[in-house]
Amino acid sequence: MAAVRARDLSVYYNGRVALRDVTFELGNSETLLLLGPNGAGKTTLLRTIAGFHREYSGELLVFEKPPHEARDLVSYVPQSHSLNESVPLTALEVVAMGALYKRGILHRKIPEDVRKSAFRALEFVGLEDVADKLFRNLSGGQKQRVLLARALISDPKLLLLDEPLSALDPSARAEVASVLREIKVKRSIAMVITTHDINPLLEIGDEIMLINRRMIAFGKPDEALTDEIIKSVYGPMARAIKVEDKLYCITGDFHLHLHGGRRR
Ligand SMILES: Nc1ncnc2c1ncn2[C@@H]1O[C@H](COP(=O)(O)OP(=O)(O)OP(=O)(O)O)[C@@H](O)[C@H]1O
Repeated sequence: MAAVRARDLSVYYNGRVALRDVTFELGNSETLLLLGPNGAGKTTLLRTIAGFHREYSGELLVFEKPPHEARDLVSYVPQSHSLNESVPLTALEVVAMGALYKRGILHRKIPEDVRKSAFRALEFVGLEDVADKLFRNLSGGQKQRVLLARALISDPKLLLLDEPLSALDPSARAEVASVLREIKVKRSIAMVITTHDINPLLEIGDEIMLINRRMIAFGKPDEALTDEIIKSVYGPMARAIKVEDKLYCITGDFHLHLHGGRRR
């Protein structure tokens, strides 16, 4: 069963098309890296798959159901987290919220089973030591890992991540990318990840999609990141260069670096 299946999908805001011609299928343990310039429609596509935005035409199925009926199987981590940091929540409490929201209740005291699951989720992202620290006092990389733990606690089959590496310094990016690799290897769930910085994520990308208000390309990295395609999205100065067995994509504002010879 495919995690996501889209055919001739177009997405609208108030009747105006924001994204069109999206056709792809994502297997249930595959990772899709979603690329495109600012305003291309990446967040729009992610929120539509999550079932939050329902103004679309064409076919869109998540585990063979309309997205809003598959929400229990999906966790979505938005680009900038919406936690109110003036509320003094610990890292463990933030993770526990992921389970309590799904149960539709917010307890004053966290039930013991949820506390244990939250701790295990924090262990998974390597942050059990900060379980009792205040979320707002954590570093940017730690916060992002806590949010990944919160997304994982409900045992989703599809994880949707909007720019999980943005606004992080290079070492924090590497930490978060390493957790994403762990998720891929150990959880074998489907993931859709939007990113401006593809370098740290290339290893886990089974499929690449380039969009710019419409789908430009979808396929294995070697197929989707060609010189012609990169130029059509990022302009004539952008290039894909192959040096020995490695592909480099230069897009002006950032570089894509693809390790060759690692495909299945
Ligand atoms: N709530 C909304 N109402 C109307 N138009 C919107 C809304 N959200 C996004 N759009 C429009 O849809 C288009 C795609 O926006 P979207 O945020 O999905 O792009 P993006 O690729 O995620 O951009 P960025 O990389 O800057 O985050 C843009 O033209 C944007 O202005």
